Amino acid sequence: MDRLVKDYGRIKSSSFSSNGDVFEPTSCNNAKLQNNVVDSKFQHASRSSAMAVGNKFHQVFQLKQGSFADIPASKISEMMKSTSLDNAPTQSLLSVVNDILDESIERKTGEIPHRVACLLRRVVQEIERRVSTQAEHLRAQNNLFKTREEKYQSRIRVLEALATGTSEETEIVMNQLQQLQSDKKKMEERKKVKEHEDVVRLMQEKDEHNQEITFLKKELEIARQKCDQQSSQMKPKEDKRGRQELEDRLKEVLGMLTESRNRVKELEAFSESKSQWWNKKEHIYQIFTEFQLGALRELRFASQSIRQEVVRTQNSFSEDFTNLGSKFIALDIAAKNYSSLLSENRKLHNELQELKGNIRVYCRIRPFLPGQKGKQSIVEYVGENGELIILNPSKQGKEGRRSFKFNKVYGPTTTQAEVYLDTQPLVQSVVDGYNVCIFAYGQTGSGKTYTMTGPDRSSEEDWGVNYRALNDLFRISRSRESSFTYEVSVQMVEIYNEQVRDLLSNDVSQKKYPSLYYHFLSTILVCFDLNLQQIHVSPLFLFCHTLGILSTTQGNGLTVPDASIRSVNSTSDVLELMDIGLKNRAKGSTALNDRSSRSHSVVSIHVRGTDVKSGSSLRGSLNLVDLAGSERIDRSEVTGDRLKEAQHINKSLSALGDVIFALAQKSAHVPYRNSKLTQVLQNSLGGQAKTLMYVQLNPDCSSYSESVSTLKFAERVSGVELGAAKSSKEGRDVRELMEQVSYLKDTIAKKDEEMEDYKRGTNSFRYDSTLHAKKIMYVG
Ligand SMILES: Nc1ncnc2c1ncn2[C@@H]1O[C@H](COP(=O)(O)OP(=O)(O)OP(=O)(O)O)[C@@H](O)[C@H]1O
Repeated sequence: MDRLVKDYGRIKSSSFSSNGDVFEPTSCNNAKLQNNVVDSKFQHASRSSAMAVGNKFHQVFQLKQGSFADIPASKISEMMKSTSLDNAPTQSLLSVVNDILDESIERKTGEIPHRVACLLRRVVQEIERRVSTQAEHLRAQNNLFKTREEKYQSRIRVLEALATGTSEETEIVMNQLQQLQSDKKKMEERKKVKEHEDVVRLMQEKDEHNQEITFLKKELEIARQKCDQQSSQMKPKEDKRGRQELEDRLKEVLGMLTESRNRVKELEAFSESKSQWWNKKEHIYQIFTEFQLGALRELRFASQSIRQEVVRTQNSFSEDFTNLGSKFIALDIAAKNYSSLLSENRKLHNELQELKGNIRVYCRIRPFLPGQKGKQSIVEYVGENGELIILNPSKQGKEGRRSFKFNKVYGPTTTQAEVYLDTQPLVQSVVDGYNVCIFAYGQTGSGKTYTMTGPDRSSEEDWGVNYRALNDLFRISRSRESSFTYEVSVQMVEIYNEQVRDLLSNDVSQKKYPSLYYHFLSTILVCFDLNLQQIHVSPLFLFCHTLGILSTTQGNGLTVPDASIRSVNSTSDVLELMDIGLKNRAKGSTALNDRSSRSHSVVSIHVRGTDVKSGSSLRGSLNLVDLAGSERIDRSEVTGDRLKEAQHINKSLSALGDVIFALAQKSAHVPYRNSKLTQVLQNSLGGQAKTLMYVQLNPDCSSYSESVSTLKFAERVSGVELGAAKSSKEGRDVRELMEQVSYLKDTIAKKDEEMEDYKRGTNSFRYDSTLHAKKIMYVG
């Protein structure tokens, strides 16, 4: 018996490891799984603490000199305390189980005291707990692996996103990829080390388990032999009971062993599956890395092709630059020739205008106004070549027809733009250094202001000649700014009752107009400097004073030098000033038109161009004249001041006709001094100056005689009539004489009637001032 116990003790001690442990303490295993660094430290600490606790545990069992049955109950309960058991090495716990079983076998009766049995159960429970904790740790490890996998997945996503980015992003991807690769390498190394450690540990554990199993088998064998021996020695009754108990215990221990083996197998299977999983991961990473490398290769290729493209573009750019250089040289030569070409062009343009005639008359027929629907028109025919036939509503057939010929006749539907088109070349002459004068002549309400300015608050489409001409001046001067700088000044003056007035004058002490209608007489002098300054124009409603007129133009080209001068640099500035001028223009109502203008409005635009290279300068001026209404005084039914106004208007219009007529006939003497109007305009009438007159016609039958009078005036000043129509002059004179005869006949008949009335005493003689005025008109 003693020998058996000794043998058993020897075998048992030889199966223990150097530190006496089979299983590491639970906390130590846990730490190992979680972190290698912490693991090693903790392992060391826990090992030393386990050793200490194990020694203490064994010290408790020093009492086992006798047996477990002899240990007092207090000692047993101390041993069963959870702190003692928790810290005890697994191998010590197994040896406790063995010792108790040994004692039980040695005791022959097979009985185990109750407290020892309790201790045995506690120890076995502890072993079970440790095995299950191991399983827990393995699960935790699995979770840890999953977390790492997710982390790598997110990195893969980031890398994928970056892979679709630009080259900079590719660089970032490259860096990340390198980082990933190094991470992966580190991880693989760590994994390998870990796997290796795990495998080694598992192998060790397996070996240990196997040794333990072998040992337990041997123990069992010995126990069985002992049992057999004892049973042969024991009485059959006792023997049977003891054997039964022992077999039960044996089964219990065998069950535990089987369970332990199963767990080992499970652990091995889990380790195997983990290893496969890691292999799969590695494979996926390899594929991903290959894909990334492929993308990198493509990027490198693309970058090379872009580099080649850049080199190609650079070459083509340098070629283009060379070509541009040669073109610039050609352009430079062209620019040098430009000014000579420009002056040549100017000369040709002027020659062309001269060929067309320096005095032109365009006739424009106003349409019927909205309230005049259904009225009969006096216009019978408008020819393309400037022919116009009008009908006398009181005469039938050929007698009632009168034909006229002008440079151009515009029908009632002609637009403002179409009218301006024929005027445009003259505006260009102004920029070329010529003087141009454009008139609008006609009876009140025939559309003079409409043609020259446009309707009130007109849109760009309705703009009259004034606005369009100014617009063109700015446009042309801007197009020439590389070779010429232009300064342009614009005047707007009003001639009323043979007095010239400047509305921008600040002299408020001047005498007022005799009529309330003429409080706001205007003269606007507008100057604009294309290069220098912008003028702010404030609307001034001023009573203006009479300005002096120089008989010869000053050096600056102004005939009214006292007028204020302002500068503008855009069409809008000029428009603003002209608006003010139009508002302030003297107006008086008559029976015919309550907007009737009773003064001549003159907008003078002075252009001074300086050659950028030579410094030589040229001057041109454009006078845009909206004449006062030319209606016959008897129709206006005016007397007193209004009659005086009408006489002044007629006188000045007559003087204008005389001047233009004299110019057209190239007379030696041109009677500029006969009116203020012709004095103001003398600079732009005659010599190289070009004159254009818009003859405005009211198509209404009731205005027939005024229309005929207007057309006759226009025909008189028309260069066309003086040239080609000269042969028909005789016939025309005869016609006029016939008209005068019939007019005188009418007058005589009227006189006869008056005389008869006088004789009868039913009527008194009245001096007919209107008739007298009429006579004056016709004689003029
Ligand atoms: N071509 C045209 N198309 C449409 N309406 C026109 C045309 N010509 C003139 N009118 C209209 O006829 C009316 C009289 O025109 P406007 O005031 O221009 O005549 P005027 O000859 O300047 O008169 P006044 O001598 O009294 O100043 C205005 O209402 C104007 O809008």
